[in-house]
Amino acid sequence: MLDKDIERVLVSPEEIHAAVVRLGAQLTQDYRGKEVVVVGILRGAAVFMADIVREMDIYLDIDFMDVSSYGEETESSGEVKIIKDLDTRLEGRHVLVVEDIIDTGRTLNYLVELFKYRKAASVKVCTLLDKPERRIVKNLIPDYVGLEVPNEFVVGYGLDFKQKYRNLPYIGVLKPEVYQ
Ligand SMILES: O=P(O)(O)OC[C@H]1O[C@H](OP(=O)(O)OP(=O)(O)O)[C@H](O)[C@@H]1O
Ligand SMILES: Nc1nc2[nH]cnc2c(=O)[nH]1
Repeated sequence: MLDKDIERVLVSPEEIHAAVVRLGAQLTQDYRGKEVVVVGILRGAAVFMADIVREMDIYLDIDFMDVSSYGEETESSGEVKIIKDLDTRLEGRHVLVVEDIIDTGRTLNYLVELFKYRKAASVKVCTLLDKPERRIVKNLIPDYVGLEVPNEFVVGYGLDFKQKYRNLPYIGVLKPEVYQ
């Protein structure tokens, strides 16, 4: 039923799965023996977060933060507002931030600085999708990237348009008439 609104599938469920497995193996190797807190950024990262932590074969804590950017519907402004903060103390712990997508880089730039200020032992970023063409914060380079996507607005696997389509099992581009 949701499929009827999709013009093109950009990343299939199989390609997503392969990326998650590859990243999970790398993270397992890099974080073994470290005290790690995996921080998912709501709401978009919820689906990826659920999959990636199950590919990490190590002890870890999970927490979530909900932030929103002031600005237009499809672009963040740079001003980040905390809707729900973490319940976990970060001091001396290795923080892995999990995102669905990095676009301008403003959301993550804010969060990385915040977690450093909270004295995390290290702060690294794992994103399923990266849209490097759109980057405004040029020094925001994710440590772990599933896939690069072109400069198109994508939905599915956690990513929304007006809060819909997060439950699609693939990443796709909407038909133009859906935006009307
Ligand atoms: O790199 P940026 O330009 O800052 O954009 C990336 C942010 O935008 C999306 O979140 P959104 O604000 O749409 O909220 P959501 O996760 O609840 O969908 C995405 O999940 C990132 O958090
Ligand atoms: N749903 C969605 N949210 C975004 N936030 C930044 N870029 C995107 C995108 O392509 N799709």
